[in-house]
Amino acid sequence: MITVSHLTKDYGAVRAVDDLSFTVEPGKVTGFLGPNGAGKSTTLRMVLGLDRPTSGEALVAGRRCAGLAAPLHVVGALLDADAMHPGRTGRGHLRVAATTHGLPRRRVDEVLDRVGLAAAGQRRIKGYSLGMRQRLGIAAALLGDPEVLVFDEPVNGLDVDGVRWIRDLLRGFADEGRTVLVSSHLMSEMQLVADQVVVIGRGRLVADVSVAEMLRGLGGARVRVRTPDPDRLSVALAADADDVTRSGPDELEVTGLAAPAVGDRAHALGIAVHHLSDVEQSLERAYVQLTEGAAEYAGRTTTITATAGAAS
Ligand SMILES: Nc1ncnc2c1ncn2[C@@H]1O[C@H](COP(=O)(O)OP(=O)(O)OP(=O)(O)O)[C@@H](O)[C@H]1O
Repeated sequence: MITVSHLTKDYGAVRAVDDLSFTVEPGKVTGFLGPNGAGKSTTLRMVLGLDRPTSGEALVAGRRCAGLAAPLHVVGALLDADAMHPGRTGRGHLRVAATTHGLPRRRVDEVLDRVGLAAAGQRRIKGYSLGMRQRLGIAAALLGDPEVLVFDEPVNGLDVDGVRWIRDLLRGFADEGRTVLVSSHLMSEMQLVADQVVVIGRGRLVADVSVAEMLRGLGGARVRVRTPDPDRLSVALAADADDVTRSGPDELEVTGLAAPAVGDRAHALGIAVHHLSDVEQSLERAYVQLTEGAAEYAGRTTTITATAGAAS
């Protein structure tokens, strides 16, 4: 469990994190989302005890990480896969951390094996691909077998196989009952892997909701329809739909009416339909809606968190 309470960080006149409170539960993958500069990395650094809060606190498994003698037993983190000594071998890199934590050498081999680097452990890190460095970073996070894992943008720059591997790994950690917090810009990826999302904007909490709840917040069914007579169809649908918008010269997007209802309505009026499909509800769209709201309600974030089902 991670508990963030009224966490605030000022860099001079810049408030990077502003009275932020949320908890991250075990047994789930929690996505940590926010636009560039929202304060994600600063928050993660404070959670890990690498940066000191101006006020408030962050606890991992009930403890502050700063000053822990053997932090790898409490929390494992992947922050920057490039912050490794390129001249060392993968195994050598892990041995340094294992030694300072009093861990046996066999633990190094266990984690190398878990991340699929057993065969590459003797090679120097400068010869590793980005994907291999990410794997090594994750192996380092796992060394102390911690209950809590924190990953900052773990799929950045990875190919399709690497992304899928990370996804399965994160799910596996959550299924083992660990607490998994993972920051990402990739909404589509978060939709596939996260159970819960914590969204921040300008250092403040925007939402703390389950992915399912966030998608439900988008409202009812959404349908795309193409017709040579969008004006007439738009008028015909407007009475019953929640929203009808023009998404192209001959295209409408309709919210709140299912595809059969849209098709039937067009048929009844003799309006030709050239295409009719469901629009998949995406976390990305829910996120845009939510963060647009955050800008609109800047300074009133408690209103948004309350409607999103979270207390701030
Ligand atoms: N060491 C620092 N000194 C001064 N300002 C900083 C420092 N670190 C972060 N900031 C500022 O704090 C704010 C939050 O930055 P942070 O890196 O935490 O955001 P982020 O959400 O992780 O962004 P990104 O997705 O771009 O990594 C930004 O305005 C940034 O410029």
